[in-house]
Amino acid sequence: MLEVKGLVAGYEHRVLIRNLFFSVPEPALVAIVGHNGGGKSTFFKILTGQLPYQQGEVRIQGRNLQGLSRRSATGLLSYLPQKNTVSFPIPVRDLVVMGLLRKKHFLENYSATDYRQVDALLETLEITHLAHRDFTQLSGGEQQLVWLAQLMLQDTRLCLLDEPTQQLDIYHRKKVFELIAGWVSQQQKTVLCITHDLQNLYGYSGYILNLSKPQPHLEILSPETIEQNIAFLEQKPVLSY
Ligand SMILES: Nc1ncnc2c1ncn2[C@@H]1O[C@H](COP(=O)(O)OP(=O)(O)OP(=O)(O)O)[C@@H](O)[C@H]1O
Repeated sequence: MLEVKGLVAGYEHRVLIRNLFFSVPEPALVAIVGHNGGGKSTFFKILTGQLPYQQGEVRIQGRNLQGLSRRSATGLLSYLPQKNTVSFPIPVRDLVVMGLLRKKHFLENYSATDYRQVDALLETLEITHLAHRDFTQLSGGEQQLVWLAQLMLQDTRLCLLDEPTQQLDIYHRKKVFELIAGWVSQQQKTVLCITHDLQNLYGYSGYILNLSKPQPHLEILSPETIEQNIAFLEQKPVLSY
């Protein structure tokens, strides 16, 4: 469902992604790892149509990304960026329900059924107590859980998460990885998750894609591949200037 063939991409004269080839079987969890500045978020910018690529081909559910407008790409995947801000006060429930926006007609209001879905997700994420709080006054970790609820509501087959646990405490990191693994095994989602939390990957099925390796490819998640990638990432990065 996600196929990347010979992808070359970067900024101006700096190539960050060199000749990337992989194909993700569906459903799957793919942990995307690598050193800071290695091009992980850049890869997501390509998948979301925010950044053009120089060479290669990317296909999502058989559709070539190059020919898709950003708008039509929106229904194919959901995306949780590393930083996401809201500049106006809004109750958590009203922010989460916006995950249904693309399924709504112009000016169509959200229904009681929509809000029931929101409440169920808040419960899954154990943040029911935040439902009526102003989102802008929440802590960074609380905000991150709210964005995850909104993303789940979008209900797309492919989900891109850019460091979804970066501001979470140890309990919630574990919880979010369990939840993501559940989306894959129970809801047949394919989740690409950028993370530096390799320790949290033990026990899950899926793949690791290490964009800092000279020839990144999908490695099957296992205690051995996790350890090998941790050892790799403990080494000083080779900068590609
Ligand atoms: N718009 C831009 N123009 C030029 N260079 C950029 C731009 N955006 C990002 N970069 C550079 O591209 C490199 C890769 O950035 P990217 O955000 O993809 O890294 P990352 O692997 O996600 O890192 P981290 O783990 O720190 O989040 C960085 O060196 C960054 O400074």
